[in-house]
Amino acid sequence: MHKLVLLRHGESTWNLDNRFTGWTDVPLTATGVAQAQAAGQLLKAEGYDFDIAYTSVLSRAIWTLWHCLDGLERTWLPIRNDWRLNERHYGGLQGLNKTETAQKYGDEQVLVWRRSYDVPPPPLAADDPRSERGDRRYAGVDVPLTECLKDTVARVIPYWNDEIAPMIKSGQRVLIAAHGNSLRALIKHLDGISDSDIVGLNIPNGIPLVYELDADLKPIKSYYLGDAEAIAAAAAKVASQGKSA
Ligand SMILES: O=C(O)[C@H](O)COP(=O)(O)O
Repeated sequence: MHKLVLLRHGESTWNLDNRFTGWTDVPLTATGVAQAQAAGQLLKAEGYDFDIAYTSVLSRAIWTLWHCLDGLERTWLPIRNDWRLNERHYGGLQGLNKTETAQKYGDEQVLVWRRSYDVPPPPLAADDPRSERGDRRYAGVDVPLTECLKDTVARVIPYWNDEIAPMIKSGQRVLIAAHGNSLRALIKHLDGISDSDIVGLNIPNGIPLVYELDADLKPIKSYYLGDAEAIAAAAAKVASQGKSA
C-alpha cells in the first residue's frame, strides 16, 4: 500500500480578496503561512514522512511546500517544480472579484466558469498585460489564455503518469503541494469522478489530504487530516466564493 499526500496551498492574498487567480503569481497571507506550517507539523505528529515533493511554478504553492517541509523538519527533501501542476488558467477572469463577477453575470454563469468540466472562462487576449506569455519560467511552454478543467486534466494527468506515478510505484513517499483545480484534476482521475459530479468537489486551503493507494495506484481510501467539521466548513466556504450574496 502506498500513501500519497495532496496539499492545496495556504490562503493567498487573492484568496483573501476573493479574486480569480489562476496563473497570477500572488503570495501567501500570514494565515496561509501558518496553515502550511501547521500542515507540516500535523503530518509530522501523525507519523508521515516523505522522500520527494512536487509542486507547481507558482509561489503560493512553492512557499506552502517550503513551510510544510519546515514544519515536517524535512527542508532538505528533493523538490520538483513543474508548470503542469499550476492552477487552472482563469483567462479573462484573472484579477476579478468573484462576488462582483457573480453580481454582474449571475451565480449560474460563474458556477459554470468555476466548476463545469469543459466550459472555459473567456480567454485573455494574447497581448493582455495579464498574460504570462513572456515570463521566463514558461520558456518553451504553450502558455494558455484560458483553461477549463478538461484542459487542466490534459496536462496534469500526463505529468502524473510519466513522472509522479512511477515514483510512487518505485516506493518513494510523495507529497504534492498544488492548487484547488490542479488537485481537482488529479482527484477526478484517481477517484474516477464523472464530468458532472466533479462540479461538487471543493478543496480547502492548507489541509493535508491523504490517499491510500494499492499497487496499481487505485485509491483504497482517502481522508483529510484534522477536524472534520472545520474541514467541511472550509470546503463549503470555497464552494460559496462565487456567489453574488
Ligand atoms: O485560481 C483561483 O482563483 C483559486 O485558486 C481557485 O479558484 P476557484 O475555487 O474559484 O476555482
